[in-house]
Amino acid sequence: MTLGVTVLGATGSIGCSTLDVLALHPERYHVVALTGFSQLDRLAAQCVRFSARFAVVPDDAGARRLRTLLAEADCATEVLCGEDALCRVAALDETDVVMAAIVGAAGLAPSMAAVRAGKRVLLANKESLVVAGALFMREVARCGATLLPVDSEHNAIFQSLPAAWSGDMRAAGVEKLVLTASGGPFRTWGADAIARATPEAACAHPNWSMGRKISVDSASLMNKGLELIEARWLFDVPAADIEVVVHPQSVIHSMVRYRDGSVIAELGEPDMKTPIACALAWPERIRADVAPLDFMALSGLTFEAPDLARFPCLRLAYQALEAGGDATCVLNAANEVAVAAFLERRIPFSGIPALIEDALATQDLIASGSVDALLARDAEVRAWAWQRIAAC
Ligand SMILES: NC(=O)C1=CN([C@@H]2O[C@H](COP(=O)(O)OP(=O)(O)OC[C@H]3O[C@@H](n4cnc5c(N)ncnc54)[C@H](OP(=O)(O)O)[C@@H]3O)[C@@H](O)[C@H]2O)C=CC1
Ligand SMILES: CC(=O)[C@@H](O)[C@H](O)COP(=O)(O)O
Ligand SMILES: [Mn+2]
Repeated sequence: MTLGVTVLGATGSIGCSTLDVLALHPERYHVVALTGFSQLDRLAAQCVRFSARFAVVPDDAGARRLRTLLAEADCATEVLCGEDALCRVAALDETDVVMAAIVGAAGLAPSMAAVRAGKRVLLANKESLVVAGALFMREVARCGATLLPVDSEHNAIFQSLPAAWSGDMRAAGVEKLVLTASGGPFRTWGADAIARATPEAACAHPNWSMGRKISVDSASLMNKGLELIEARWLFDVPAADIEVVVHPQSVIHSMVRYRDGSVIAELGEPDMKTPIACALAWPERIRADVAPLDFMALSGLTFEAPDLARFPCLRLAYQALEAGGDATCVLNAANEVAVAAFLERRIPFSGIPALIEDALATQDLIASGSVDALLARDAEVRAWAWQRIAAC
């Protein structure tokens, strides 16, 4: 019997890597559903290759186009559309495992649907926890879902913590979680050059090949800010007990400091197929077709403190986590709009932290009590942010 897998965001960087890993293990997994947004040719090819039972696209026009492509390939995949369909394929009876790899807050509702259906959820979509961390983790516990971190740092910490981690640092002898950051493509740049950086430069990550939004987040260090918030909720550890260390080689993917002075880390090549395979099969270990780490080829492992003056986004993430309420939802919405506007060349790179700082200073941070209320908050902040950009 093979396990049924739904891949949310199949056409993206994580989605494609997930399918590469699944293809190595046909005796363990079969694809139930694949979802895409704009890359419909790629989605059609994936449906054919993996004989997907369902495919989901955003709207009717996309569904018509995908059906035509599938008919040409004589492929029987059933095409659905809209957000309800994303939630439906995340919760299907025949789906055992859900890879949550949609980018941004758009991933929250389908990730939550998978959690509420008690699935094994492989979480790449860090924004789910940034927008709705407390509610999300409460639902994981209430619905008996199994949540496995895919984000490389959190997967490394997951592997470095005791197996029966409950969030009780004292009982486990854990002193600190240590998130490593590459520092991004602007690590050595001066503030003026960073302020004028182009989208091409921001998307040229030194170590990882990723989607454009997360690449810009890495360049601004907002990715580390989002990961700080993600770690706070995933591992139930206060922000004060989470350190960020810049490690430009991205060989150590993150670490845990223990009371007795031990530091346990996970190391490897910077290839997301490793954490994806780890989360898919845990506690078993399966092949990921990742090159073995060649210690002799490493020039060295170096470490620096993050520079919060040149990279204010990380400071803003600490500030939002400290503020509580809806502050991290506001931070995320403002960041998503700012990154999109930067990629469209409507604002400079320095406009990203400026917009987020403005959002945190002016928007309502009172806590919303439900996912729907948080998504309404998210929509309000986005509307405000686009108006703010248009007015400049
Ligand atoms: N890439 C990486 O190495 C890592 C990524 N992550 C996280 O994983 C998530 C995915 O990242 P990544 O794969 O790089 O991103 P990509 O941009 O490469 O892929 C995003 C996926 O989401 C789909 N999508 C985009 N917008 C929507 C929407 N509004 N509704 C539904 N689907 C949508 C895209 O469809 P289409 O392409 O068809 O338009 C695509 O399938 C992010 O949350 C990121 O932070 C975490 C760690 C590492
Ligand atoms: C691969 C992964 O998990 C990314 O989040 C990556 O870590 C980005 O690197 P930095 O944000 O450290 O530059
Ligand atoms: Mn990461």
